[in-house]
Amino acid sequence: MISLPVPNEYLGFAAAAGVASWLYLNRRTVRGDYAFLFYSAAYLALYAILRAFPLASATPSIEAASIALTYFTTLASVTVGYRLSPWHPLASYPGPVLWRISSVYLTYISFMGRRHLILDKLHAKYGPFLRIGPNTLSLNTPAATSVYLTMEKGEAYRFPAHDDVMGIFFKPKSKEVHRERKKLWGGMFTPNGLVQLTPALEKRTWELLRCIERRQKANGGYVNLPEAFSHWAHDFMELMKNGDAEELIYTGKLGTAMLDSLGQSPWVLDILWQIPTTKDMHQLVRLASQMTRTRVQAKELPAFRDLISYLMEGGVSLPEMERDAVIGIVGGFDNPSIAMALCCYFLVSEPHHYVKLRAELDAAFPEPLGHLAYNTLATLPLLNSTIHEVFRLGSPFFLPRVAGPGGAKIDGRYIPEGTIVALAAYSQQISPDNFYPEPMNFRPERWQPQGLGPDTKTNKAVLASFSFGPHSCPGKALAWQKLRYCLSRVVLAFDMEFQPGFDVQAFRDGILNVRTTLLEKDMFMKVSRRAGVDLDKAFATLESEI
Ligand code: HEM
Repeated sequence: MISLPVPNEYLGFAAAAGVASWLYLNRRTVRGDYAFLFYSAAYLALYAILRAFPLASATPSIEAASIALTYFTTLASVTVGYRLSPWHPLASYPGPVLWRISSVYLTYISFMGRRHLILDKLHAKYGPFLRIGPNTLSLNTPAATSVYLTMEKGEAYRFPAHDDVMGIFFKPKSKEVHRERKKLWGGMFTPNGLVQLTPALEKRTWELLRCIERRQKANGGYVNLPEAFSHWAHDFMELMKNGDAEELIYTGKLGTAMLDSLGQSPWVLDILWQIPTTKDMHQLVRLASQMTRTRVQAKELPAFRDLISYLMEGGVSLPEMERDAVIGIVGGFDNPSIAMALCCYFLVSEPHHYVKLRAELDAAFPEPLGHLAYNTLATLPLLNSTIHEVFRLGSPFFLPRVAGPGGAKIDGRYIPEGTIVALAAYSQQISPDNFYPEPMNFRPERWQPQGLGPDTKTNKAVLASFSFGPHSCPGKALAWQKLRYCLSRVVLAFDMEFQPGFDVQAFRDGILNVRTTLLEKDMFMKVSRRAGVDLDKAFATLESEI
């Protein structure tokens, strides 16, 4: 017979406490760091009691460990049992067994960057309603876009710090507070606000052309375009001139990736936030704070109204501006630079698209280095279809929301209150039901009225690149403006080809998404001035205007 280090009745009590804890914790949200502290303190208290009043059968540390083990084993068993049981509210939704047990699996898959591909395969196997966590569903149906109109952000968007600072994008205190803040941001994206931003965009884009040539020369005739675009987009940090020795962009991306993946298991993020593992996230937050303070204290104001101008006018406090700046940096600059890189990738992968786009631009702007009118850019069919198609293939976002009181119905299926749901955006954006023919291929013409022939399907309503509803991207108009302008400038000025040996498919396979897009492979290109284009003259004019 095995002799237990602790009498049966104590272990029975520990097991009962495990069941009671499950009853309390089930469907309640508890911060991971608080839970960690609570359990650590409880364990120490138990140990102290056992030292003071020994049970006499083993050492106090073994006795305490046995009681704690019994407690946690019971809690874990009941939790897992319930999650796998037919009584769980999501029991009728299919999905892989491991994923039902713990959200840690989804966290891991998210962090690896191929979540969208894995979910697509799982949807093909299990159908459009897929259980991917104890309490999470992925929905692969056009009707799921409605989730973003009616449901709110949940714990995945909670900022892990212990403060009451409201920041746009993060889980808001209330819908009203979020609406107010979004109104302030909106000022920057009105037609008048956008006009103010154009001189900086144009100047920076000319500098980009120069930067591409300079780097190409310094690098043996090839330039890593995604990096140049990234420095262009973030150039308020002077990266085109000085490079990014401090790896600010990497830090921003890693911070975003951590928020995205750990956000699927917020209790883990709560704990990791307190230890150095998340130093990249902290660094991003520090950088945003530093930049905001410098801007707020600056004696010389910028020549145009920037985000901080609108927030200050709206009476937003300094800590809240600092938090908004995190999103301004990551959302505002990271996404457009990736979109630019992907535009060039797809256009050069099948160069006839590049030729056709240039022909369209030439017809609209006979002087290739002359002024590019934004109104005209907005009407060019191929330019706009190219960007749409890049968004379709290059923005596989996973944006969770939480079903509110009373739950929701999607395609006739009931989603219980409190369930976390997300549209399977990538699957929808490559589904032949929505985009046909050749859903996996870059075919900009599908966005035009004649499409790709009589059988064309282009379901614009499922393109989720900027999301939908109250939390959709407020910067959409600015993003489009940047992309139209920069892409046109680049195509009008340069011929491009990949470095020999560039593996087109491997590059595409290495497009990862963790809310931010990461490129596993570099994309070195040879960029040459187009015949007859006098860039030196344009650069000289630029110098004289500075
Ligand atoms: C290609 C460019 C861009 C893409 C694809 C993009 C995409 C998105 C998406 C999908 C969301 C929703 C995120 C979620 O629900 O988790 C979002 C939110 C947001 N974006 Fe963008 N974005 C772009 C550019 C910009 C720009 C230029 C700005 C501003 C300078 C910006 C600012 C924001 C903000 C503040 C939010 C949070 C909105 C809220 O919480 O209500 N984005 N963006």
